[in-house]
Amino acid sequence: MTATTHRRLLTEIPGPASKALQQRRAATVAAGVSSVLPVYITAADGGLLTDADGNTLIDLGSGIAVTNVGHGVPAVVDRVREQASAFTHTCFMATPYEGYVEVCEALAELTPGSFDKRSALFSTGAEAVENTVKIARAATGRQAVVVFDHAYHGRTNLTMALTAKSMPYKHGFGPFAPEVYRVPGSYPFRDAPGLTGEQAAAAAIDRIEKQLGADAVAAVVIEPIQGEGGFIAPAPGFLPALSRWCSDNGVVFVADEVQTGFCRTGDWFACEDEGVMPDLVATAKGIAGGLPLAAVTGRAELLDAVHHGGLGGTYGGNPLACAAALGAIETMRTRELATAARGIGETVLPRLRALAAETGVIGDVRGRGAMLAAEFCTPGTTEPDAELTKRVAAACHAQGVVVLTCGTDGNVVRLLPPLTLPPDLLEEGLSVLEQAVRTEAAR
Ligand SMILES: Cc1ncc(COP(=O)(O)O)c(CNCCCC(=O)O)c1O
Repeated sequence: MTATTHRRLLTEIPGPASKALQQRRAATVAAGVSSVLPVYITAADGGLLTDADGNTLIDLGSGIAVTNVGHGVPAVVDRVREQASAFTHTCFMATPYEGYVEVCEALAELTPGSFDKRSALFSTGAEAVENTVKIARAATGRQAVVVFDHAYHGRTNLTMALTAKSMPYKHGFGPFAPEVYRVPGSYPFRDAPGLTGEQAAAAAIDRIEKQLGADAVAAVVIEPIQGEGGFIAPAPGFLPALSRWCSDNGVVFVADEVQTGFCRTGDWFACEDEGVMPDLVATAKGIAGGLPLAAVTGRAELLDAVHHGGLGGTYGGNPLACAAALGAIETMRTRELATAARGIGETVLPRLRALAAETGVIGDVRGRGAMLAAEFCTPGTTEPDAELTKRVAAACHAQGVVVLTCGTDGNVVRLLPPLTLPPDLLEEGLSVLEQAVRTEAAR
């Protein structure tokens, strides 16, 4: 079913059919599973979601940075349909198939670095990040893993240990995996004024060297732009300095590009912005147009240091997901979606900056490409305003615009539109957001 080409509100959001489904959910879905909008989707097309009451919503979340190519893309859907009619699963560890190999070939070509590469495929971002740590430990013989303030890497035991924020991700789920150490990163809006990326990196490196010693460290794991922690782009120079230190000290530099990857930030991968070539890169989300696929790609000598049979999983590189990925990657190439992402940023960032100047309640506007954010603060301060953030997001939802929030302090509205979102829908969604900020800031 194809949605219309504009936002259509037939009922309040959520409408009666969604409310009825919400009641059914309460009797059968674990309360620990949350949803931003209690709206049940029946169709999606391009950047529009159709709910059970026939409302169409503008999707500025892409299912948390997954449907970068948009919804219902023929190159994805047709390949999945064809693959499904051939076979849905054989388990690559039992009897392999070409699609897995093709995805690995594409990853070798597309990820930063011209060195000899290998990949291993999984199903979720957390699995990929977990496996970067396994690979780094196997390759170096070391155990310690260094992560950063505001980091998010997943919800498994090890990735919870890597993740910074306790509630809701870690609270009550310990103990967590050992040998994980956290250091400050680079948060320009909150760091000391004028602190350069190199200085922030030097401070982190000093902490690592003093508290651990470089020769104890297997890997440094970092998001090139921190996602759930608040869409925090580090100061220029931070990532290159960190990467240089890693290569000088035999430490594996792991880029967690689960949220930043696949054209989201205006490059195929966010590390490209400063020419950083990670030893290992974890990818997921945007890779396969909505099908569950994740990967570790990196230096062949690192991945091949793992003993035979040391990497795997039943569904890793599922054939439907691989077919979807090949369709999504084809779409990113033919529609030049990295360029499209930059265009979205060029449209949105000035509007958010003007809104910040007009209302005074947005302390920082930041991001790259189509990974954009507004951090809400008490005017004139860096004091987080999570309540206002919630109200702004709720006001957008009530108007049929899906926006997501994030941030260690819950005070960041993030924009993750599909990179194929038509300009008129972007404009409509942005106008709703602007009006929501004006109205809620005035309350
Ligand atoms: C950088 C980065 N690394 C790893 C992950 C984990 O990816 P999975 O596919 O959710 O396991 C993410 C997932 N981010 C969305 C989390 C949603 C939620 O669970 O509340 C990420 O952003």
